[in-house]
Amino acid sequence: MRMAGTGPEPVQDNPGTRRSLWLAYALLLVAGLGAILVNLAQVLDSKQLYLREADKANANLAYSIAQHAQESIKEADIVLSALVPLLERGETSADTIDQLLLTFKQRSPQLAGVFVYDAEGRWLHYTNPPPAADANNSDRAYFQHHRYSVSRDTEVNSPLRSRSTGEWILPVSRRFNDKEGRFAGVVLASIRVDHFREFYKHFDIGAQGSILITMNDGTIIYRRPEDVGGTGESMAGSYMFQYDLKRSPVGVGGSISTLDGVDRVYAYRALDQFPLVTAVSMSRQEVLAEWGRKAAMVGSLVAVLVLALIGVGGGLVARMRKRMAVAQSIAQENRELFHLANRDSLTGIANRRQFDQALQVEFHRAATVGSPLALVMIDVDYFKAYNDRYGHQAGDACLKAVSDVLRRFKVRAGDTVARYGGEEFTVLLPHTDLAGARLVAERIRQAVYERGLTHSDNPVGVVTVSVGAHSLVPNPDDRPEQLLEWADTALYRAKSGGRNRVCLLEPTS
Ligand SMILES: Nc1nc2c(ncn2[C@@H]2O[C@H](COP(=O)(O)OP(=O)(O)OP(=O)(O)O)[C@@H](O)[C@H]2O)c(=O)[nH]1
Repeated sequence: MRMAGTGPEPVQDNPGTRRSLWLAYALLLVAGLGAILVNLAQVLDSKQLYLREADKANANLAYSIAQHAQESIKEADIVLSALVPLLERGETSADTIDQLLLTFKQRSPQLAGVFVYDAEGRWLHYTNPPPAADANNSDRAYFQHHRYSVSRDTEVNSPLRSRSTGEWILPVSRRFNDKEGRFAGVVLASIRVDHFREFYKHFDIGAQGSILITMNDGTIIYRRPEDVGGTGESMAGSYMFQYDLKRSPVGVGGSISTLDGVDRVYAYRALDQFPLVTAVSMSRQEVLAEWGRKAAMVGSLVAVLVLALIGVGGGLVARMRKRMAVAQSIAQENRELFHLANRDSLTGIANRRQFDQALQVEFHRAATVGSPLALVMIDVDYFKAYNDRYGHQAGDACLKAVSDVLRRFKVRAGDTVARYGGEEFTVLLPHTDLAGARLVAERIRQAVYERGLTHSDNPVGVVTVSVGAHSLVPNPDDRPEQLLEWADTALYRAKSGGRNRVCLLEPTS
């Protein structure tokens, strides 16, 4: 049997509301994470942009200093090309050649000097006086090369200290022959290493950047800055010489310098016509300094936005939760009120008020669909005597026991069991005809009897009930009270018929 009316549904069990809350949390999480990820992607992208820009700037500068070096060597070579035929023909006077050498030197300020050595290395002609009367340059590498190589090509050798001025020079030289084609000596135009220093100082490469020109074996001609890697030192062990140049004569790269330990991005270029390499680099830290500042700024802005999002969103969700909690407690109060208003406080089953409502509803439903509605009325026998003998509290316990019997008496969903008043109970049975009502009534009477509650003033020795029942198919004009009256009359007959029995009123019409 159903206890009539179960009251409002609890809010917390509403899966839709719980889903909305989870959705709100998920949206907050996705929005926050999304903002962070998009920002991260942009920040990383802009880092690559800064590095690419640095590569471009380095490559352009490496190209331009390579051009400069090439032009400087070519200019020296023009001097050599002019001198070699004159020396080989042997028709020009020594004075004229001396004069020519001076003119060449004056016209090309990058030249430290111009020199002619004979087949033994002795100084024949020179723009700068020899360090000693018997000066001899046959020990120089360029001299050795020309003496043993028949090639008449221009030779650029590793930088060395000038014997005439003591400064660092880059030797550019050629061999000349005698009329029989034998080695007759060497012409040398030496380029001042300072020439490169003066040119390179104009470029802005940051505080830790570097500009470099080397021989292709890694011997440094000039490096800016000059704190490490001086002229003549080798950087053959650097990443650029070990790997980059072996792969390609032109390129960009990044590595930690073997000279000063600074992490740099660089561009390099091997010269087309001479065995030289130029390279320009910038410190990675300096290249990325501005990016770092911007990234930190954008990052903090995003952090503030995400925090605001979490703050506002979290606040909204918290308000949602609060509202749900309020709704929940209201629902709880409603349930309690419903309970108070509709439940009998002693037995916990439906009270008279709820029974009356159920009767109205079921009566009209039965009238509408034309189905039978039965009412069973139960009254405890000799209950006054029970109270008198065992006391009022025992009487209450007896009523609870009877209601327990009725409560456990499952008949059908939709039935209503109620305390009608005092020691009187009712059971309303929709869709139940007279035969069904009789069956239920008899079972109830039997169950109470079998419960076996001692009652000395009852002739059978235990608590019993008298039951009156009636069933009808209501007409739309009938009143619910009629069913009550008939059931009550039947109950009266059961009482007057000797109690502990069931009585039904047969339909009068
Ligand atoms: N303990 C207790 N007694 C109640 C309660 N409600 C009604 N009563 C008592 O139930 C008794 C009903 O007595 P009567 O109407 O004379 O009927 P009866 O003694 O049962 O006799 P019959 O019904 O004719 O068998 C009265 O003494 C009421 O005081 C209740 O909630 N608790």
